[in-house]
Amino acid sequence: MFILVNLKTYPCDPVAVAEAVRDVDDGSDARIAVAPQAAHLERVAETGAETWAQHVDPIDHGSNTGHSLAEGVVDAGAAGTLINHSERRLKLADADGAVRAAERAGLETVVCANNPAQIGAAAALGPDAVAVEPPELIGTGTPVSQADPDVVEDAVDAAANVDPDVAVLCGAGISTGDDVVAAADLGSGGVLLASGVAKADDPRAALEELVEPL
Ligand SMILES: O=C[C@H](O)COP(=O)(O)O
Repeated sequence: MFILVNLKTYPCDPVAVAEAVRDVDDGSDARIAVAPQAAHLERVAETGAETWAQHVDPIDHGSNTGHSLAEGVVDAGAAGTLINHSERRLKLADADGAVRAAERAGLETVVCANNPAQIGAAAALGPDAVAVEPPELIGTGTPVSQADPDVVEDAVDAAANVDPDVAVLCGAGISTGDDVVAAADLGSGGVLLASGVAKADDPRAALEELVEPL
């Protein structure tokens, strides 16, 4: 299972979380990566943890003030990027452009979508993976695998209908090892989570608990 920990803009210590991600990843069968704020990418990548950007823009080198260039996040140490997160939504044409920019720079891609109907469109952009996240469950602590398991199963089917090679992650409310196992049982190849680790009193313990049943 791929566990992608998005730190959003939570006031956690990104380097301490990244060190925990690195160590728990080393000691488990799971693949764990961390997506810090852009300003923290370099310090996080220096820990040796697999580091992802939270967003890249559909741009190339040039006159793009305030944008996030895919090559720039690679220079900072990122190996992959989220695209079209529910909190950083893009028009379809811009999501397509962001996937192309990420490919150009050599970044792995996860395109997010709110529901199974959008997952088909996300998968058609040709990313490495898609992630289904019902926005109303984000940050609630109620896992999508429990609140609405059909969302995960339907997303897996929708992606497979477009391209069986596109992996499907699920996210929103995931915070325990049981949640990760439930996601896997529904056909998900990984989970996208944030508050369960970034807002935990002890992020390292939260990560250890996530992978314990795997
Ligand atoms: O990127 C992560 C998702 O938005 C899920 O957030 P959450 O784990 O806090 O529900």
